[in-house]
Amino acid sequence: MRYIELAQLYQKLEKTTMKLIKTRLVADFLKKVPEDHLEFIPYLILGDVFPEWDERELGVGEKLLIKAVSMATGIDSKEIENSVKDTGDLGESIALAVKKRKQKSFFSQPLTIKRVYQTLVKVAETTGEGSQDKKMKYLANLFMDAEPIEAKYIARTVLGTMRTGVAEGLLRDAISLAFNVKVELVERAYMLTSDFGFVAKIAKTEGNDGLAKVTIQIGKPIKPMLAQQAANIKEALLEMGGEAEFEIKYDGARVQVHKDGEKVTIYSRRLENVTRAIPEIVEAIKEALKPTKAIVEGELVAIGEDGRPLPFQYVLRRFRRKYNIEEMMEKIPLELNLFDVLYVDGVSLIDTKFMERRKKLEEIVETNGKVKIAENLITKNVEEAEQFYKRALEMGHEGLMAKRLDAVYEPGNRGKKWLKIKPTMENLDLVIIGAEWGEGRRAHLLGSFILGAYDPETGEFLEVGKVGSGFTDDDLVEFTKMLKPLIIKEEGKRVWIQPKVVIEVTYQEIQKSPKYRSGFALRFPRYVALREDKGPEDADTIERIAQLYELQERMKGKV
Ligand SMILES: Nc1ncnc2c1ncn2[C@@H]1O[C@H](COP(=O)(O)OP(=O)(O)OP(=O)(O)O)[C@@H](O)[C@H]1O
Repeated sequence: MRYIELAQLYQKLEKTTMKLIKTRLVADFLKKVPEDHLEFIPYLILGDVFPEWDERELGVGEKLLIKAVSMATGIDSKEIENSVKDTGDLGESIALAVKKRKQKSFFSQPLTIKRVYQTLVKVAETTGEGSQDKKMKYLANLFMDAEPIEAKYIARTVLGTMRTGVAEGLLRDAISLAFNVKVELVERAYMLTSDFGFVAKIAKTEGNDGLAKVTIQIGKPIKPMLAQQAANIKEALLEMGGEAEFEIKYDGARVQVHKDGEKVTIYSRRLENVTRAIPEIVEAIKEALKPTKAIVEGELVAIGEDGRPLPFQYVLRRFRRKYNIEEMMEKIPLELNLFDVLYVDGVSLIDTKFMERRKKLEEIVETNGKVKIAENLITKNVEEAEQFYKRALEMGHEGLMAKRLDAVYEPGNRGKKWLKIKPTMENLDLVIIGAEWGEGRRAHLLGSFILGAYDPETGEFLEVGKVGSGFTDDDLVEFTKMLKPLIIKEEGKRVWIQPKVVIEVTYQEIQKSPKYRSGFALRFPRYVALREDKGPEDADTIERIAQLYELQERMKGKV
């Protein structure tokens, strides 16, 4: 299948904001795609090459991409760079360069989707010495045969800047529409495998029956079950039906561990493969997990010199580290507190009740210095649970989790079977959708940021306020560097930014607001941390803000 057909799809998607039309366009395209393309096409449609949990990365920045285009077209890199000022977008500039191409290969072949995909895979798999040069040549080869419109979208795929507004929800609906299968089954299969390629293929070849049979697989991360916040212990117990398991809520980073014989893979909260960054935990897991094959979940916590937990950002520093990992292991020791088990030796435990999963967890784990099991208390008694809560806070933890004893595991769902109890209102994780340039000595820096909450229905990010406080000068330098390449449009001091970066903010209160389309506004938001562990679609949703508003009103009633 020709790549130009995919490029035309991207173009049509860009031209409409209507979710239904986009869904129909993607569905019609999926129908035409040959079966052997289905494993990777969904990722290309999303503007990626690999699923988020795949370790491979293209490792190509703007400079290298421009060099590749220059090599393919004979146009000077500087000229391409400079033309961005006129076009406002590197993808457009590259299309222009290809249009003006001075050399066209005599043997030029039209691009196929497969060739583009396979070349991008080669680019990602080329590492080590001399790899930059090889990557450039692979890409130049594509640009030599590309039509301008193809070049534009190859460039955007390489840079990860596709702006077609196709998110997970839309892709799910499109798969359902294309292959006439139930949307709930597509959703379920995706939540269990996090692999749209696999799901699309099953949908086409085996229909509803095939989708219904999909189960978890070692090596494919499962979307994590999430929690809502309860106002207090009493409310949590009531919601759980009078009895619950309370567990310490550790303040670290959630991980999902897949053990397959000697191979251990660890995924972060957003299902990125972080195995390499934490080798001591991999070893400790091998010792601690008795079954040959298992999938377990837990919270990875950094421990300070005094033995108390450090804030979760320390764990994220460990995840980011690529070199001198040994040194980091000493500086930031980690401890894994396991709290769930989803799979043991060929058997999925997703549909097993929580109390039985917990028993199983205790059976299969032999704790050691680095791998522990979350401390728990099963009770019907409010005072007893409150004592536990107090102790958890004194020990420096975030609070407690309450879990319904008879609840099955609900991948990707933020329901009421798990509730968190903590002393403060939940911070919000929101996406930066715009910004304003600073003033005076900070005129060259972005100074305040417009925050958006996610609307999974439309894939949009709706404004809920603007944050300018809580940033150090260094933070602003970093954010300006990070956000500048994501600027879509500027108007005076105001800039519009591609929704990619998630930050955590505190606030004094959530207010109802007719001013914003979201219906809510944050009073005095303040920056807390960059949430590198979350992608835009993991950000808090409008619905969640509405729930927190209700919770806030209930908490007010209690004081
Ligand atoms: N014992 C525990 N059981 C379950 N989750 C725990 C536990 N201890 C710590 N956690 C963490 O608490 C989170 C549950 O809260 P929530 O569902 O809101 O997740 P989140 O969106 O990652 O939010 P948060 O900002 O609280 O980490 C889990 O994702 C996990 O990282």
